[in-house]
Amino acid sequence: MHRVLISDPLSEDGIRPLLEAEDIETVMNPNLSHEQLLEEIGSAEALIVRSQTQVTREVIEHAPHLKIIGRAGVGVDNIDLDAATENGVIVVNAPDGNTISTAEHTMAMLMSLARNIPQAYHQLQQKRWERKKFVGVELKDKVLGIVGFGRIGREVAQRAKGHRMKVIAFDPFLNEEKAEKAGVTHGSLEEVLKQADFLTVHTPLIEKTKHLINEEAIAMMKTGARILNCARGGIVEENALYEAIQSGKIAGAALDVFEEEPATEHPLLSLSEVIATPHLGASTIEAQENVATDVSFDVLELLRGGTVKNPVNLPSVSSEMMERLSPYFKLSERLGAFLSKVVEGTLERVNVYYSGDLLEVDTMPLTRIAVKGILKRHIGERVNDVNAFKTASDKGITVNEQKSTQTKGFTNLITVEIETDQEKRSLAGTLLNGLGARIVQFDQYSIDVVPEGHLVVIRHTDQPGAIGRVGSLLAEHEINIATMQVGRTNEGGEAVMVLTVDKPVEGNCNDKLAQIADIKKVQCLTI
Ligand SMILES: NC(=O)C1=CN([C@@H]2O[C@H](COP(=O)(O)OP(=O)(O)OC[C@H]3O[C@@H](n4cnc5c(N)ncnc54)[C@H](O)[C@@H]3O)[C@@H](O)[C@H]2O)C=CC1
Ligand SMILES: O=C(O)CCC(=O)C(=O)O
Repeated sequence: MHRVLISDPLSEDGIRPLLEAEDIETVMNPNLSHEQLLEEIGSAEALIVRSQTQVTREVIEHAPHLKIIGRAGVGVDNIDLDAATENGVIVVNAPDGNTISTAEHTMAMLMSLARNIPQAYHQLQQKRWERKKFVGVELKDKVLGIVGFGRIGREVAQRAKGHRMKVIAFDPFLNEEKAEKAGVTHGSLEEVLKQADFLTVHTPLIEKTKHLINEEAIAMMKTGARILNCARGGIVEENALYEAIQSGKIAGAALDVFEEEPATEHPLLSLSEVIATPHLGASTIEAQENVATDVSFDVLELLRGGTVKNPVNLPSVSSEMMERLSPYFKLSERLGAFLSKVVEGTLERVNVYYSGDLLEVDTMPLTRIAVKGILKRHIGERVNDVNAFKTASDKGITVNEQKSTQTKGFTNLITVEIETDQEKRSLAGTLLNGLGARIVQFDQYSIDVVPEGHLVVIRHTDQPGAIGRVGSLLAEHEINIATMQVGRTNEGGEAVMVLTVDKPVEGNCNDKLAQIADIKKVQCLTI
């Protein structure tokens, strides 16, 4: 039974896949204190949050069984991603489910700001019929400056164009051609700031965007311009905005988000030019159901050994690519596991070569899995797909991936090579059509071994009788040989035997094998 902890309010319809799963115990508790969260997380394999729960390093380090953190929404700034990655915890989000709701909320804020709707309503509630005080501005022909032209920024642009606004956008990934296709003008940040009558930000909150709209940026804007932030508190510097409104440089602001939330006492809320909502961008029935469903499916998939759709701390792989790569997952891990168990010395470098059909695909996920297979010998289950590269780099191991045209006659070939301070060893495997995975090369020896189960790897001198003596000794210990492969460089020279056996070769038997004449080294492994 997998335990899933949900520590923020989530749509019950959205998490139905979890609630109905027989192998999942779902604990919903949106009112946990920090101490309670530290306690509850101890037995959870998955944690699902919205934006309230702060998933800090402390929380992650209190969660020895945690495999996945699901963010039912877009922004992951409430999750310590480094700590998650270091601890091998995958973080997933729901990037698409609340796009429309947030874009619609931005438009609602834009129109309310232009027409002073919240302020006028507030006066009416006070029984004041004020008309002169609330003269607004039209949106038509005004310039909307968009900073961050991602999912939400684009949706906002479409809607603003419906109001016949002129849209100018800045995003590091936007160019003239893409802007033209979207029907907007492409500008630098400075151009956007200078031209905007309304400026709206739709970037994530990251180091580069923290206080992006600061005193200096605001100084470039038109006097009387208005600013909206429905993305993250901190993208617009709050003190600078306060001063700019006080001085009359900025005519008004619409804020859905604040640097510190909840923000009921914020000085900006005392200004009549500021309208605000308590982080409601994604708060619609539809968005909440969408994001909860999306993370629930990813959590279920991962806990059941599958792959996730929206990883944040792993590069995402398209489903088409995943289909091409997934048959090689086991082979990559087992090549790594096999080699790590026979190599001697301190690991320094891992090289993975791909050829044949694998020349055309992004093989990085396979390299990551091979590295995981190698490191598991020393680190155990703490290493996984998420932290394999980071763990290798922390341990000073260089990982290198290369494409090679040398197929050695196979339609696909993966060669894992390990360099230590003492030796360099390699193992190559392939997927044979209809027959599954095979190890086809071990160092310089050609072999044909199914990479699974209990294996005995024997280095010996190619002499008559060596194979027979090994077979007899194993029989004496009631160990049945399933397959045996022998490779040699030349007659009478260095040779290798790889046996698959029905039970592990241990202790006494292992010692006796090593004492057989012409046998140089015996290594027993299970993969
Ligand atoms: N108020 C609310 O309830 C919600 C807020 N959000 C927030 O909205 C923001 C945007 O969300 P999406 O559009 O879904 O994300 P997205 O990832 O689709 O788009 C973000 C865009 O920002 C751009 N960007 C990054 N750094 C930039 C910079 N320095 N200058 C200009 N552009 C930059 C990226 O290239 C990307 O195109 C996120 O911060 C998210 O947390 C999202 C949903 C709900
Ligand atoms: O309602 C929420 O959970 C906040 C949504 C949000 O800010 C996001 O998805 O980034």
